[in-house]
Amino acid sequence: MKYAMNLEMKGRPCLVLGGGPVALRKARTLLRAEAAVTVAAPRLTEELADLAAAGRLRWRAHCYEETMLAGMFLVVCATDDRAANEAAARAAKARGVLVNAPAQPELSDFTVPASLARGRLLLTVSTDGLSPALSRAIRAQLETLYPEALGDWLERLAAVRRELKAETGTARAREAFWRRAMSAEILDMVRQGRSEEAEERIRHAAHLFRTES
Ligand SMILES: C[C@@]1(CC(=O)O)C2=NC(=C\c3[nH]c(c(CCC(=O)O)c3CC(=O)O)Cc3[nH]c(c(CC(=O)O)c3CCC(=O)O)/C=C3\N/C(=C\2)[C@@H](CCC(=O)O)[C@]3(C)CC(=O)O)/[C@H]1CCC(=O)O
Ligand SMILES: NC(=O)c1ccc[n+]([C@@H]2O[C@H](COP(=O)([O-])OP(=O)(O)OC[C@H]3O[C@@H](n4cnc5c(N)ncnc54)[C@H](O)[C@@H]3O)[C@@H](O)[C@H]2O)c1
Repeated sequence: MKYAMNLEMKGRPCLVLGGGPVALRKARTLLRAEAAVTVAAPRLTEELADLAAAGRLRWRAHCYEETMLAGMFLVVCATDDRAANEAAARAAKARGVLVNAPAQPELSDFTVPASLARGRLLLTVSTDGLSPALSRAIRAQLETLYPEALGDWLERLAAVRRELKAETGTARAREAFWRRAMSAEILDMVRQGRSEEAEERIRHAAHLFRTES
């Protein structure tokens, strides 16, 4: 069993080796987390070339060299050259650089889950490497269960939470309030696109909580 973490990646230098579809997938999620991405490969898929042209990532049009690891926080070894992936993973470990090797999990320090972002809500699925296809299928189901509106709902909740935290009660009382307030009914309302109504309900309950405590 792996240990799930949500790492702060903003501005962190990351090296992606390879320019194919797998490198693209890993580069995309790193960019979503605002990492500083360099892709090293003699050739890029069209989507990666577009990201380089738009200045979203840096492209080094060379095969892997050890000097590329200098200053990197992590490296993704996603070339189709197993020996190059292995050499990069070994050199990275010696330097304390984290390794993800999508096609050679035995070289990896971590795996990348399937993921779905709704604003700052991040849903992730992992099968401990046993079936990436299952991770993908569950992620696709989550897409239908949790619509875009969840991102906006999270921001609304965060505002109420900040207010309550600043004004009212003890941590224990707030915990009890939120466990009661976050009902399946409220979540269903949000999923039906009724976020404003759901917020009114939560705010009404918060008002009662304030006057009681
Ligand atoms: C989730 C996702 C995230 C992403 O890549 O961003 C991801 N793989 C995805 C898709 C996918 N990958 C593969 C298929 C073909 C069907 C199949 O094999 O199942 C499909 C499905 C498809 O594309 O349709 C082939 C495959 N994958 C790995 C190997 C090597 C091996 O197993 O030895 C092989 C070759 C096996 C062979 O030789 O046959 C290994 C890994 N792939 C992982 C992640 C990590 C474990 C995740 C977990 O614990 O579940 C891990 C360990 C390493 C890593 O990549 O970090 C992304 C879905 C994104 C999405 O759509 O949401
Ligand atoms: N984890 C997964 O989800 C998954 C899924 C399918 C395939 N794979 C495996 O992952 C690997 C990459 O998959 P892909 O479809 O992106 O491959 P691909 O063949 O489309 O791309 C390989 C890329 O690596 C580059 N490259 C080759 N040697 C290099 C080197 N020494 N330094 C830097 N770049 C180099 C090539 O220019 C090319 O851009 C393959 O071995 C594939 O079998 C993994």
